Amino acid sequence: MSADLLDEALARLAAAIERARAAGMVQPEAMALATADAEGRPSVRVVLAKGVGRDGIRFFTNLGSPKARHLAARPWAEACFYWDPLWEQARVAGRVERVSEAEADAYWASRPRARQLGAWASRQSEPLPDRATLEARLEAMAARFGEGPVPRPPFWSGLRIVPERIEFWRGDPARLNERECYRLEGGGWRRLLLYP
Ligand SMILES: Cc1cc2nc3c(=O)[nH]c(=O)nc-3n(C[C@H](O)[C@H](O)[C@H](O)COP(=O)(O)O)c2cc1C
Repeated sequence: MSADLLDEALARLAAAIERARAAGMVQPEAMALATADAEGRPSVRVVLAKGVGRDGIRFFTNLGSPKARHLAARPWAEACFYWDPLWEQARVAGRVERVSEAEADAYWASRPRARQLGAWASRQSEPLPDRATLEARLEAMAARFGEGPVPRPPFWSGLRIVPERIEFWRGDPARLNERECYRLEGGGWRRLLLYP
């Protein structure tokens, strides 16, 4: 089947995010991202989807974080969106790849300076002795970069989930919830309904 089905699924995903925003959600691009460690133990946390394209759903993070280390060792993830005002869910699963350096630089440049400094100051998910330590690190970074541009840290970049499966769920008052799945099979995309 045609790759047009992938475009269709991505367009549905992007449209759902915008419908959820229009319905009042503040961060409809928030998605729960599941990864597994080297022993196969799962962990899940919310990240923000920053761009939905044929080559993947992107998010940006600290490359030393547990999630990034999981993905370096086991490059598969599933992300799940739930839009409460819409009573809809979408899941995207696939292989995870790094975005290009140019793309990471471009997104970094779009971030407010305070967040850039915050990324430098954070040793994401490592134990923090107290808040003052973080504030001192932030001040040290502000002093280090002065008035000039803040370069992207070597430990910060973007990852993209290259979709192999995209599933949409829509709640139904009679519990006959609608589920539609787009999946890559033998090099082609298929669309099928699933029992709720
Ligand atoms: C709404 C929301 C958005 C978030 N967005 C991101 C994000 O885009 N990137 C990120 O690294 N962490 C983000 N976080 C923090 C993560 O949920 C998590 O605490 C952090 O990345 C550490 O995860 P890890 O220890 O599993 O690597 C977000 C949290 C929330 C609640």
